[in-house]
Amino acid sequence: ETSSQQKAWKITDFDLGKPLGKGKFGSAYLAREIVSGFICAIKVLNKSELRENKIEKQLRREVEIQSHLRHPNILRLYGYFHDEKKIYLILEFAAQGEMYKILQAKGCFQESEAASYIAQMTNALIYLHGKHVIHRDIKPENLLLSADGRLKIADFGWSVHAPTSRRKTLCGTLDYLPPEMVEGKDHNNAVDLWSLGVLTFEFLVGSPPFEDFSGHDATYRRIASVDLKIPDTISPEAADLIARLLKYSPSKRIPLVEVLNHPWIRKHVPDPY
Ligand SMILES: Nc1ncnc2c1ncn2[C@@H]1O[C@H](COP(=O)(O)OP(=O)(O)OP(=O)(O)O)[C@@H](O)[C@H]1O
Ligand SMILES: O=C(O)c1cc(-c2cccc(F)c2)nc2ccccc12
Ligand SMILES: [Mg+2]
Repeated sequence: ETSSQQKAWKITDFDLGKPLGKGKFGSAYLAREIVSGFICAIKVLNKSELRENKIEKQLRREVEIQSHLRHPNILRLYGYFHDEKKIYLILEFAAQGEMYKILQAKGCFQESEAASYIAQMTNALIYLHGKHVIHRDIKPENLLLSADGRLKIADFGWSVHAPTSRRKTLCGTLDYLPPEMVEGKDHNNAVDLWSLGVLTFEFLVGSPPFEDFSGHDATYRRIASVDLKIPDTISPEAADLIARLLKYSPSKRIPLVEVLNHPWIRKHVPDPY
């Protein structure tokens, strides 16, 4: 094939290694491309399951979006192929696995580690929003960590081109959703700013700010009323950044470039240059 055309891969081009984990619709495996020795992750999905759950369109959108993105903090999708029964996604391998498992094991992160991850997230979101892509599903479950400790945004299953309105019913936790999404209103890339605020809070506290175990309605009410209680165990700078991201009005949320300049980030994350 010419360099511009992607090679037509098949599963026998790869040696499959250990299972990396099972998701809702797919299982991921460590894999090595036999000729080059290149290490990657291969996510295997069943066409029948995709059809049953009516998510072919979402998968095609996820693949279309992720395959065109090139950023150090966004998990690469190198290519995909399918045979009669399965779809295979060739993904960058993130050796340290899921961020939420690391967070769960540690309880919460030190402020310097949390600030480093939030700066990486912010850089990835600046790149994404620059391409008019909003992720809409930022949460620790969708973040992976590479061998050298770099955060990788994965799972573009909910990403879309901005601005948009939601047609699909929400499933899973509401914890990360901004008021405009839980209220079913139109929304734009400011939804990722809200989720960045929720993520910062959860990295430092160990649980999301509007969590309410009595159920979706209680969480919904706490999000819609921005019922935010920031514990005094976290620094005033961190609290200030969280409060500037968790604003009810999307246009009042601190812009991404100002997040990078915020004292809490500047204190912990040296300028790369
Ligand atoms: N590129 C990767 N590198 C390392 N581990 C991975 C990779 N992709 C997936 N995994 C592991 O496999 C698990 C399942 O993969 P994934 O989360 O993509 O499937 P999924 O949960 O069905 O997707 P979704 O979260 O959209 O439902 C992940 O939770 C993660 O632990
Ligand atoms: O049999 C197919 O042609 C097929 C292709 C694809 C597909 C093609 C490109 C990218 C992508 F993400 C998915 N998804 C499917 C889902 C369910 C059933 C069949 C298919
Ligand atoms: Mg997953």
